[in-house]
Formats: sequence, C-alpha cells, structure tokens
Amino acid sequence: MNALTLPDIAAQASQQSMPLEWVGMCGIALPITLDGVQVRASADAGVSLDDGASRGIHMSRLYLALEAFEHAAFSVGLVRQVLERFIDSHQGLSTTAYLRLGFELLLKRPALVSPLAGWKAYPVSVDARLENGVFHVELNAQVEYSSTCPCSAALARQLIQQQFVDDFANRSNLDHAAILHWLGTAQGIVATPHSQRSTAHLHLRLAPGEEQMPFRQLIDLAEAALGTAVQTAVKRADEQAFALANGQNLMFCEDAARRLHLALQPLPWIDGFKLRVEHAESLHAHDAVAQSQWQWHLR
Ligand SMILES: Nc1nc2c(ncn2[C@@H]2O[C@H](COP(=O)(O)OP(=O)(O)OP(=O)(O)O)[C@@H](O)[C@H]2O)c(=O)[nH]1
Repeated sequence: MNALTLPDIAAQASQQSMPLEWVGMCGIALPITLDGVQVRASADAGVSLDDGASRGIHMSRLYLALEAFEHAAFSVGLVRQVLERFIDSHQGLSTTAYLRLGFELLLKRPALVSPLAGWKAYPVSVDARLENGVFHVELNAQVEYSSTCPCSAALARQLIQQQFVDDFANRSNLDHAAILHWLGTAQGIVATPHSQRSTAHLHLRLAPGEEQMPFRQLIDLAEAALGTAVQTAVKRADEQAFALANGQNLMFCEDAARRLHLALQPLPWIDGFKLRVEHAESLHAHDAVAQSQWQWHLR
C-alpha cells in the first residue's frame, strides 16, 4: 500500500465466513417528492450479504443510490430502480435488496359540522424488496380513531335507568318538563362510558404490476370503515356531532378489526394484508388489541 491508497476494509476477507440476511443503514434522512411537494422521509436501505467470505458491503453505494429520490417524483417504478441499483452495485455480494421509506402524509380534514378544517399527519411507509429479480412492495399506514366501549355504554345506561327509578319513583304523573330538566343534569345522566384514542396499523402487499401507491384512498377507506376518526379543528358544534357519532358507533377492538378486514379485502390493488388495531384503554393501563390478515403469508 502506498501513502495515497486508502485502506478498504470492506473488501477484505471475513474472519468468519458467514452470509448475512440484511446489512445496510437505518434512519437515513432524505427528501422525496409527493404530488410535486418535497417531504422529509427516513430510509432504511440494505442488501443481503450472500458472499459470506466478504467482510462487508459498500454502504456508500446504497446511500448514493438514494439520491434518485431527490430528483424524481416518488413512485413504485422509482423504488424498483433504486433497488436495482443496490443490486447492480453489489454484484457478486448480494442477491436481495431492501428499502423501507417512512414519511408523514399530511391531509387536510374538514370539521364535522362547522366550516373549519385542519391538518392530520398520517405516518406511512413503503417496504420494498427485490429478491432474485422478483419485486415486492408493501404499504403501511397508521390511522387514529376514537372507540367507545359498548359494554361500558350499556353499564352506564343501566345506571342512568336506576337513577331515573330513584329520582322519579314516587311520582304518579311523570312531568315532561321535569324529565327534560333531569336529562340535562349530571345528577340524571350519572354515568358515561369510557372511550379511547385508538390506532389501526395497516400493512398491505401491492398486487404485482401495481404502479400506484394509493395511500390517500387507503386512509379514507379505513376512516370510513371505522366511523369515528380523530378530528382536527373542533368547535362545540363539532364536538357535539362527535359525541353523537361515538354514541352511534360503539365498538370493541374486535369490531374495528372486522370492519377494516371487510373494507380492505375487496380492493383490487391489494394482494394480501395484515392489520392490527390497538385500543389504548382508559379503563385500565393496558391496551385491547385485535389482529387480522388475508393472504399475508402467500408470496
Ligand atoms: N461495510 C460497512 N461499512 C461501514 C460500517 N460502518 C461504517 N462503514 C463505512 O462506510 C464507508 C463507506 O464504505 P464503502 O461504500 O465501501 O466506501 P468506499 O470503499 O469508499 O466505496 P467504493 O469504492 O464504492 O467501495 C466506509 O468508510 C466504511 O468504513 C459497517 O459497519 N460496515
């Protein structure tokens, strides 16, 4: 080695000859272009190290391939091109390339009643893999919603009935005005059911040949299926409409999981999915969780 040659450790032989399934970098900051707007993303980029005798992969080659996202609109085709570059730059070392890109989708959402609107940030990610020339893409999204416990609601209603019996027991003629007043007091409506901010985690495999990444359609569909998505701008009229929507939309985590399953399954651009709903209970300090999947393990 002369004085100007930089040592190349990655090119050395490994002391322990052993292939590795995934080697790369996690948490790389980069911009991607969505609908003409640059959005901050975080990338995990990796390849398999099939040649177990090689000490390491060439991290910089993966890093530099990610520059493509800076210059072209984000698309399924672009993700595939980047993965191909990962493989091309690791000839003889790797047969599988991986890329996970996480970012936030910022969507403007109208209020339920008032003419207001506000923004919601939905965490989404794209998971792609190119394995021996076969390309797979998965979309992941998180959707937050409100869930009111149906059991708690029934128990609260029973307490209100009991209070009514206690307060109006000795009255032969029920007075409409008195009952109306009673219904408007916390002494009358003595109990309220618990509800919780809940999260649906959606993982979908795109059908082969699918070029679109319809995150917005997916999120809209999930929110429609769940019925009580968390709100943005809220005036009292909106809060009242939300209270009504929750009262008409009582659900266990099992109900939420089934609704999402039935909403996702008919989508033609999906090849399989798994989903998980988490209800962050206010009744206790642990969560109620349900999962479901369809064709998830088929590849
Ligand atoms: N493989 C590997 N590289 C690492 C790791 N941590 C830091 N690096 C550094 O990543 C840098 C880039 O590696 P390479 O892509 O091989 O860089 P290079 O040899 O200049 O680039 P090429 O000529 O394209 O091979 C090197 O300076 C490595 O030391 C690690 O855990 N594994």
